[in-house]
Amino acid sequence: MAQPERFGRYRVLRRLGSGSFATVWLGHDDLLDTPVAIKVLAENWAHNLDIHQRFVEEARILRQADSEWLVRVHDIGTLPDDRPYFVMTYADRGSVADRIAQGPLPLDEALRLLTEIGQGVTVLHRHGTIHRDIKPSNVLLQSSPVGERVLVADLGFAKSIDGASGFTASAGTPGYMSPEQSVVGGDIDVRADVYSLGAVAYELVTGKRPPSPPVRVPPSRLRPGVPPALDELIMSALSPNRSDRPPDAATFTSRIREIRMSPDLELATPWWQRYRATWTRLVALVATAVAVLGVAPAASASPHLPMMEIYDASGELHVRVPTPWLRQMQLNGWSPRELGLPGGHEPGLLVATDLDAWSDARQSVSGLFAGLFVSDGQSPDLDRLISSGLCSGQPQRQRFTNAHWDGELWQWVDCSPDSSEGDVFTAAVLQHRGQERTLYLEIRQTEHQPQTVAEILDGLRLIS
Ligand SMILES: Nc1ncnc2c1ncn2[C@@H]1O[C@H](COP(=O)(O)OP(=O)(O)OP(=O)(O)O)[C@@H](O)[C@H]1O
Repeated sequence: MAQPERFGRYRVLRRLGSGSFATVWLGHDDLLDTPVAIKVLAENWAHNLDIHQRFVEEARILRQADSEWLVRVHDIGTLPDDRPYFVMTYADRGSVADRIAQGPLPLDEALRLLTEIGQGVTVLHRHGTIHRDIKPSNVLLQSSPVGERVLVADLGFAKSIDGASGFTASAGTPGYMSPEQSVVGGDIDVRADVYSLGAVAYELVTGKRPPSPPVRVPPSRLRPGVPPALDELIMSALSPNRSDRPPDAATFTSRIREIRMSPDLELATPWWQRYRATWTRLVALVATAVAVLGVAPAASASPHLPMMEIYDASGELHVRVPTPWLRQMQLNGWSPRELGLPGGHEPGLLVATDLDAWSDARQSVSGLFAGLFVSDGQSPDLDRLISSGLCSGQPQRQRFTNAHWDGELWQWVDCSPDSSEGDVFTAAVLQHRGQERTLYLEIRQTEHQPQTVAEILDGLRLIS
């Protein structure tokens, strides 16, 4: 199909892709000055009344459900040749299928995505709708001020719960489709979507689509370290007998949430292991000289970076961070046990210009990690926590005190990978003055900006 200039008042920029029944275009709403995605019924289906109705029904469901976890529909229209189109949120970060194709996902990331997908499907179930085609390519990703958000999309096969039994043509995608969906005329209920959630979970965790039912190989056999509770949940969702599955998306999602918050999770959390790898490679360093950061050499005349306050998933830990570092984030907490400290899952966040680069000591990157732990009033020794071979030379050490925190900073002003120079690595252990909480902080900068470190320290808050 040649690229049209406009659909109604929306200017067409480029084609995003085509599915079985429609083509989706990236457009621009010049009046509201915002990008939009426009889904247009394919010409070859234009005269099929059933498909035509289903297309409009998809737009109606999305409009009525009107949820932050679903693609939102803003407008609907008809082209001069009578084909319908609808205008929806533009998901600028591709789909979960694209994400899986890039390689195995850290477990923490997989569980975050699953929680959000589950929330989207829960909204549909509460709206009285069964999606019937949940799969990674139908889950889109959109940038948001705190990272990204999942948008469940493509309700082309969706059915109202009331009308889902009887003579319904089979619909769905092999691998993700419940056994009952492959029976033409078989009755289905919300547990068909629970099966698909199980299949998506299986793929997110193992990188492999589950085989046809009955699935016999649990995810932990393909990915060691999957917590038993997650294994059990996924296998129960994939039960051929739907009465053995969680009863609906809400139950499935709350179980995923519990697993995500479980203190055992860090044992199987590759993002953290990957992140941790940066400084577990570091060798013990004994610092003798105490220097004052304020007189560190190479103070740069670089322009002041704009800052933005963000907070972790629990809402407790608030940090002001340079906005250019907010390109990628992990806000779901961390495990102090990785540092040999007490505690289970604790508030923590990681932001960086590139998270993969953050976990690779050879790459230059700007970013920040902040993680809380319970300190019983004792501030642990920074020497014990940080062992560094990443940076050559001695760190400058400084006591840090303000109205909220008290502790120690270490800073290496020449901590550059081979390929670059000017990188600065700062670490801190800060005891909260009001609560028995300690913060472990790492800051990596590609150029030395003492002002930025000072502003970050100044903006650290605990909100209980
Ligand atoms: N709101 C959106 N924002 C950005 N891209 C979108 C949006 N909706 C759909 N797309 C993309 O447009 C393409 C076509 O989507 P569509 O929903 O028509 O079909 P599909 O899901 O690829 O296939 P099928 O409907 O046959 O399962 C896909 O690549 C999809 O990722």
